[in-house]
Amino acid sequence: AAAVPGNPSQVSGGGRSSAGDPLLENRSAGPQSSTRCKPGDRRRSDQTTGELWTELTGLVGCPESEDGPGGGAEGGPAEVSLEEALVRVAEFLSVQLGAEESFGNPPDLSKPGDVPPLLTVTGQLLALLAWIRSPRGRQAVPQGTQASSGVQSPIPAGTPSQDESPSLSPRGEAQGQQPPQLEENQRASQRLEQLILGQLEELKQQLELQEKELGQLRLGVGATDSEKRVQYLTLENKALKQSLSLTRDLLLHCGPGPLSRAPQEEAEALAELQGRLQEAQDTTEALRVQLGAQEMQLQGLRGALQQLQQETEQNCRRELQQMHGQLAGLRARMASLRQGCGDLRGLVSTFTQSCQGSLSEARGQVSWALGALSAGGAGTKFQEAKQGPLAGCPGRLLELKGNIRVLCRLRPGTPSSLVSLEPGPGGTVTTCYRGHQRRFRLDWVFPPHASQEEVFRELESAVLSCLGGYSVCIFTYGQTGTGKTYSMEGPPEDPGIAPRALQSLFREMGTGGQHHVTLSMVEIYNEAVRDLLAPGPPQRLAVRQGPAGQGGIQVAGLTHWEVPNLESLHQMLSLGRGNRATAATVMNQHSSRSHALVTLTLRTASPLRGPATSGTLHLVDLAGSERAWKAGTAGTSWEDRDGAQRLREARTINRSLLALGGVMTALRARRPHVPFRDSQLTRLLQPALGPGATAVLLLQISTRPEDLGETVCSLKFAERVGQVELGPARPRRAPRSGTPSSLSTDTPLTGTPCTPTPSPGSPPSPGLDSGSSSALSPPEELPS
Ligand SMILES: Nc1ncnc2c1ncn2[C@@H]1O[C@H](COP(=O)(O)OP(=O)(O)OP(=O)(O)O)[C@@H](O)[C@H]1O
Repeated sequence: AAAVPGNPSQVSGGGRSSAGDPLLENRSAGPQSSTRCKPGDRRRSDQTTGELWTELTGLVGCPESEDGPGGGAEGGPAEVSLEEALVRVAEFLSVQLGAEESFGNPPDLSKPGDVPPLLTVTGQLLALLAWIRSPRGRQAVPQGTQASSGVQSPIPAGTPSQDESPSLSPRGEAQGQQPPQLEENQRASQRLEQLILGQLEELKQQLELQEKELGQLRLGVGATDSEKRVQYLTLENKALKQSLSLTRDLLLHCGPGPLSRAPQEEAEALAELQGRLQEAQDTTEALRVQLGAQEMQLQGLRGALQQLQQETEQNCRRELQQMHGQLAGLRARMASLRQGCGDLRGLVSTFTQSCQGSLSEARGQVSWALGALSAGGAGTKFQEAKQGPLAGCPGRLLELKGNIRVLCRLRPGTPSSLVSLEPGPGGTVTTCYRGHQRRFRLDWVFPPHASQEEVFRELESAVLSCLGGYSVCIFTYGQTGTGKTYSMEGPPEDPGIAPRALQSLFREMGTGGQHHVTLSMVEIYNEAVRDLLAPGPPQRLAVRQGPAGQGGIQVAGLTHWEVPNLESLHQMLSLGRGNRATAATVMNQHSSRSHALVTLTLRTASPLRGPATSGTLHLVDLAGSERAWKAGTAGTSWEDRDGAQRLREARTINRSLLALGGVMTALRARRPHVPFRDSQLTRLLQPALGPGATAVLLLQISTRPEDLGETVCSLKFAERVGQVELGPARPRRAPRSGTPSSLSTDTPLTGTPCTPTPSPGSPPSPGLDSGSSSALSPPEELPS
């Protein structure tokens, strides 16, 4: 139970109660117990701190007497030994410590920083007492304390010897008990020595621990923990230093003389330890500074890393955007290259076709010149020379004008400020629809007051080119009620394109040469192809692709009428027109509910004008595009059969016109696939819109404000058509034999062979089997 200075955990056992301390107990039982200030005053455990303090202060000036307790001068202070005084002080401190603990929270002795200084001092006192009772202590203390007068004035180091100073204990008792006392002192001395050695060992261990801690700090243990640890070690070092300082002071104070060698060594060791501690503290401080610097460096590195990450991220994003932009640019470039490639292909194709056409024409002219020469006679030559190029002229003119042309005719009516125009060739129509102004340029714009003759004059050259073997298609397109039929057919008193064209053709044919004219007329009603000139009621005909290698399409059972003269032709047209499906709608009292196609095949043979040619003229009167509600069909219930019929018609008409728009778009874009098969109309028009053909679109528009939407749509369609290129127009030679051409210039459409010419005024015989080749005579073979 010996207290260990500097180790509060060990001191605490003795500090809490002195009852268990053998040294204190020995004090009352041993010979020293007789040297009391108050003899026989045995210590009671229930003594208070106040009583102990009073008792302790009573020792002041109490001299040590050889007569034992109470043997001092009467009235004067009693004598007391240093040992006794120290015992009292230790007792007082112990009780004081206990009192403090009972008032407050007991200190956590596992934490060196929490060890109260009182406890440390108590431990130091107990250690001193143990040393005093040791043989060396007993040798030293009497010598050191003899000159002292009690505890009041401690004896400094190097005080006079034992003989010169009064002894703290009776000499007789000390001499009488010398042998056992000496032995006991030696043991105590050894214990004290071991004690101090243990303390030193412990200090060393603590120092090693600190060094380990410092090592860990050097290895970069967390900054916060390290700081705490440093603080803790600093406090512990301070406590240890205080403890050692106290011990050294006591030892130096109480144990001077020749036997003070051990304390000196201890002091040296202590100094050394202090030096080490100082060194460790310096190292710790240096490490702390280093740690701070490293932390700052780390912080800086973190900031730099973050900045680097942000920069990298931004760079990546920027590069990605650039890549996207480049990719988009490349895509656009690729698309434009593709388009350019398509344009080039088209140009090459156009050039090739143009060359072929020119070559063919040159051959014809050479052939004609040779024929003229062989016929002999200057007068004849002159006459034929005058007639020769007739058929070629309109064709050449047509080629110069372009193989697809768009003309626009405005229906007469109330003028509107929303539609304005610049009439004439290359004229424009400007619309203002829903706040957007748009200008459409067309090949020719006819004002509302333009006459039928004016319109036809612009088309006449194209019509006459058929006599030179060209394939020409004239079709009227526009909203319902805008005058398509009026322009194409016209009233008897003011005929339209078709009658004037036929008249012009027959007039031209009448000038000379051999001509063979056949006529066919079909309508497409609700996607059904019907022969308008068939004997008997119109029947639905099948449209199919022609044999491989011949191209084109075929309409099985279609009748082709031979037309001997203009009068017969008019009769036949009138007959076909009468068979056409019309109905009254809100927009038009005689609205055409079908598309009508009139095909005139003109085979010409003249030995003086070159090889025989086979031209075709298609006159197409399209049904009007219409909105269902405008056509008076919207909201029609199914009970109203007529209304339902109009609705169905309107749908199929619009669908087929949409298909025609798709074909035009594909032709304009020079797509490899043109959707001719999307409707019966486009199937039948395929030959008329094929390479080498000539097409003229007559667009009919209304100027009424309520029709403005339809007008803009129609103009957009016309604009698309105007951008289509069909390749250069070229004439076609007549086939040596076979059926007459119909709807197709490259491959004749093999329908029903031509019938005998019906007598003027009489419709085709109902009993005539149009599908039977025996009932119809094949056309005459023309000389090439
Ligand atoms: N330029 C014009 N001069 C005089 N009258 C015209 C003119 N254009 C059209 N009309 C008249 O307008 C009416 C409708 O014309 P038309 O039947 O030709 O139109 P449409 O476009 O063929 O109609 P739908 O598509 O319904 O058949 C007719 O009565 C016609 O006489």
